[in-house]
Amino acid sequence: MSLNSHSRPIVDLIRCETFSASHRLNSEALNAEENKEIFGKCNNSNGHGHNYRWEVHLRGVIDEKTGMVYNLENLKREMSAVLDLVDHKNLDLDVDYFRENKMVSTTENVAMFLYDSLKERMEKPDLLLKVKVHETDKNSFVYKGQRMIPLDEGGHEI
Ligand SMILES: Nc1nc2c(c(=O)[nH]1)N=C([C@H](O)[C@H](O)COP(=O)(O)OP(=O)(O)OP(=O)(O)O)CN2
Ligand SMILES: [Zn+2]
Repeated sequence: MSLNSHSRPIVDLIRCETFSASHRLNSEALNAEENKEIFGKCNNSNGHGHNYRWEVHLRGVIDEKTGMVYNLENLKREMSAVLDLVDHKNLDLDVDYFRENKMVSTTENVAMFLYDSLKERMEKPDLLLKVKVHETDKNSFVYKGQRMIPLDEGGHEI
């Protein structure tokens, strides 16, 4: 194996936390019938809850002095500040982002919210690679901060 003496090892750091939250899948862009048809039991007016599992993946070079990609004490504190926003909350009513923007509390949107909320609190935000949110044992969602600009049929930005 040939190693450039200036090359630095790149390592992924992954931390997991859990939180409990309730929600109801309902879109203001759909009528009651459409909501029922699309979201089924998840549209029931009494709502339901999940024990979400949240994975945070960082990627970076090992710091020569500390031997760390990122100080876990910092990551714990930053993730904890985000968890305070969602743990034991009703996502639709208690979380400003979902309530004010009328966002449907799908786990796709939860993953995006957790990613953005963590990134803006991180000491080195460029190291955030992706978040993964497990809604149930069967369903999980990954967000890497990627976005697509929607185009009309002529290829122009909408
Ligand atoms: N694309 C998405 N679809 C659905 C989401 C979502 O976030 N994104 N969420 C839900 C519900 O919130 C729901 O709670 C999922 O529950 P359920 O269907 O019971 O979960 P499982 O798939 O794990 O269980 P099954 O017993 O296999 O149905 C729905 N859709
Ligand atoms: Zn649900």
